[in-house]
Amino acid sequence: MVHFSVSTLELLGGSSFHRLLWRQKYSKSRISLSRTMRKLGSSAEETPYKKYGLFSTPYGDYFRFVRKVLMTELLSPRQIERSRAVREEELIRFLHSLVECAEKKELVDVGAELMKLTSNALSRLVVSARCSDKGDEAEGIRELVKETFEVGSRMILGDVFGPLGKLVSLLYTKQNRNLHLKFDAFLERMLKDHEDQNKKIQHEDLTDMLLKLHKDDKADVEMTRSHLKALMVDLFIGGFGTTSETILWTIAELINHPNAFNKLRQEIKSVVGSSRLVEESDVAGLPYLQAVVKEGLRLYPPLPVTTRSARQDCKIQGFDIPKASMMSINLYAIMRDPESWLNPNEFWPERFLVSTKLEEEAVGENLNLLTFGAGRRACPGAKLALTILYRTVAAMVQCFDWKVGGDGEAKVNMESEKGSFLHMAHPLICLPVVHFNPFASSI
Ligand code: HEM
Repeated sequence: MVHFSVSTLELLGGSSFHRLLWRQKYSKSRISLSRTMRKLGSSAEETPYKKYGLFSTPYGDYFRFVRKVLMTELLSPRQIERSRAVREEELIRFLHSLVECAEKKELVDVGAELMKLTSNALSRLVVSARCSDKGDEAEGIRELVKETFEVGSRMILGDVFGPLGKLVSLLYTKQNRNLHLKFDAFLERMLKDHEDQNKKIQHEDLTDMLLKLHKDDKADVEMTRSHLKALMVDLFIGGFGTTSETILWTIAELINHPNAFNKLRQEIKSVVGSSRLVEESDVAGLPYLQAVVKEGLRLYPPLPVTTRSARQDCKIQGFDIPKASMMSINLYAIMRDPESWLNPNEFWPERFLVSTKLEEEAVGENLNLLTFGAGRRACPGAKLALTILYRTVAAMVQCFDWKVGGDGEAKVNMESEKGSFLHMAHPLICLPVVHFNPFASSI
């Protein structure tokens, strides 16, 4: 453990720290932790939404209400099922464009294509508009999310490094405010489109659902327009880059491990056959696919660090933690801790095919796999993200071989960028070679 400042602690690794997060969910732990991103929270005061966003809202009535709305409505299994057709269309577009590149022998920036896929799928879910091509209604949102990540990254560093961080944060306050104003203009346009009865939105999307809450006099908490916008921002920020980045790292590891790649392809072939594209409903019968995706999530958590603050004085792992101390929890280190994982830095999906005692204890949830966080502040988008992750990885392996470097035999450089988010340092540029063309008769 490293003590950075009076109010900020960093828990490096902490092999048993994950138990604390889980205990909050499964028992009435006397230790009460809340998540606050103090710098983001304080700069959020200057934004149009103050602190209504879930990321910066402290534990309390509003948090519980919004969390319930997300888990039981907006991101519920029923809603995920209802949006299956949107994901299907976007995956087909993605595969079409890859098949075209393969036929023209054009190199592909895999990360950029994945970002288009996941951001379009999510943007359509939230506002029924695509965002990646010129002329798309939600064009511009991806740039806003990217900028927010860049600014947020510096703000979070600000939290960890105490006074020096305060200086860093100050430098970016103006940029942060401008960013939120740009976001506001976009969200206002989307809300107006949804309220305009003449603009026909085909299916009920998450913005329609939020607007219903806004108009509901009997809702437990009054949802103002600012509350709605804050939640829309959370959905965009939470979902855009995280999902695509995880697929990218997983595919890169598969390219570097041809045995695992071929084993997965073989599993898909034995379950799906050779005449149709893998579907979301196939995933339950593909245990190796599930293990591969979990291994990608373990090694490359896109948000490697999360934060909590102590709601009262407490003791953690023998250390006295004063009330209001900010703690950063290093999910990355926990998931590579040699005390919990055999050969922790190795890509070895088979580890997830062996059930461990810890898994049994957690009733099917792997205690050590913390990519989506844990406890009452765990990621509410995990189920949606996993649905996209499984299907996309499966389709990329079923349909293409991925050639890297001039001779097509090079290994992917797995170096990561320095910063608060786990990005690949070098773009993954590949030549896709068609193995199975799902559009063979329609192209
Ligand atoms: C691979 C994809 C994703 C990863 C790895 C991921 C990871 C995380 C992590 C680590 C947290 C913090 C958890 C904690 O502190 O315990 C979080 C929170 C959150 N995520 Fe995700 N996420 C992903 C996808 C999504 C998606 C698709 C959405 C929504 C569409 C989403 C929305 C959120 C929100 C709103 C929170 C804040 C929850 C709270 O404070 O209570 N995430 N996510």
